[in-house]
Amino acid sequence: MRIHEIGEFGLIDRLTQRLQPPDTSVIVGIGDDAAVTAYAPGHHVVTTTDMLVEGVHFRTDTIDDRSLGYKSLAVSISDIAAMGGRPRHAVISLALPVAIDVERLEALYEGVRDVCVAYDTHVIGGDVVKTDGPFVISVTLLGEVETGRALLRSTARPGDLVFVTGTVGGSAAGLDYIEHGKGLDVSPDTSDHLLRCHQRPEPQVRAGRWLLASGGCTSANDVSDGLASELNEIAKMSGVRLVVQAEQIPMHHAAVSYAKQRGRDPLDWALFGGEDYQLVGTLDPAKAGDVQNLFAKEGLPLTIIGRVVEGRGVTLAAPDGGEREISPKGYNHFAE
Ligand SMILES: Nc1ncnc2c1ncn2[C@@H]1O[C@H](COP(=O)(O)OP(=O)(O)OP(=O)(O)O)[C@@H](O)[C@H]1O
Ligand SMILES: Cc1ncc(C[n+]2csc(CCOP(=O)(O)O)c2C)c(N)n1
Ligand SMILES: [Mg+2]
Ligand SMILES: [Mg+2]
Ligand SMILES: [Mg+2]
Repeated sequence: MRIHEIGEFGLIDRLTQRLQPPDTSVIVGIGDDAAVTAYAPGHHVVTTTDMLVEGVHFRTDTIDDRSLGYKSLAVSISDIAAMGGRPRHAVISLALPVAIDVERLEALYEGVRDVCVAYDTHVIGGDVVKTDGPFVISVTLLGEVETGRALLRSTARPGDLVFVTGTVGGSAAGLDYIEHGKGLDVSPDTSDHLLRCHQRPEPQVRAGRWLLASGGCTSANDVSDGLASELNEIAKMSGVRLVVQAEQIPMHHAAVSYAKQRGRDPLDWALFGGEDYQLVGTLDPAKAGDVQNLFAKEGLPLTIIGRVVEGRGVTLAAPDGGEREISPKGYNHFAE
């Protein structure tokens, strides 16, 4: 069905019908000039916004519409997670080419509902406009964090240990698989994992909450542009140098085995690929053991990959003792 058959308001009705009912934090939800929301006492509001543009962040052959809906919010939930917060309310704006099928947008909103249910988040509004350009999805997400407790990029200190949650490189491996992997003999387990990493990333809200609660996390960032870029952000904003051991960087065996089939180094995907939406940051060395025990007890993977020293920049250390500078190369929208 074409959008002109139901009009702007018909479309909004059809899409918002797919969402979960609001909770008591939504005082005024979808339907009025603006939404009114309540946040828990003793908390600050955490706000983040990101756009996804067809041709830049996705194509119809790289992701299905329902996963795209899921991922559109997941990338913003990840930013709230990196602040140690809880996601609460989302605003979604769509710039729509007139020829786009309503059924595609309905599927997109099923994915939005899936991720909202999984992360206890409510869509409280949005906007729809037509465009002669590409399909654009813009998401603004509001969350909450205990007053004065947000995890920052700017507070790592010499002596701290560097950690990363989960595994990295899987999303870039997944995109490579979609674009180049079809003729290769890849096991279903491997392709399932790689596709999931790229199409259905799971933002690390629980990890962020435990990092905050532990009192041992001295800085955090989420991995959108690649580990190299995110580590450099922490180094720059904290005025320190991070020294990372290459062989400690956690990569899933699916990404490692697929890289071998492609004749690629999986470390390049981990460092420069991006869209992993894991958390990277630093721990107070006196509390790092407790944080590791806590994460083990909660079944949340966390790996120590390096340490913080005086200076500026990021060093990648190899097992043979060799060291090289890792520039903030990664996904950069305006790189040459
Ligand atoms: N057009 C803009 N106007 C004002 N601030 C901006 C603009 N674009 C980005 N920023 C701000 O710059 C900072 C860094 O943004 P950036 O988008 O690099 O971080 P991120 O969202 O964590 O990364 P990514 O977009 O790769 O997921 C954020 O505080 C962001 O709000
Ligand atoms: C079709 C297609 N081509 C390339 C990519 C890879 N990609 C796009 S944006 C980005 C960084 C995160 O975005 P941002 O910095 O805007 O948050 C990455 C790694 C993709 N996902 N789909
Ligand atoms: Mg951003
Ligand atoms: Mg971020
Ligand atoms: Mg980016």
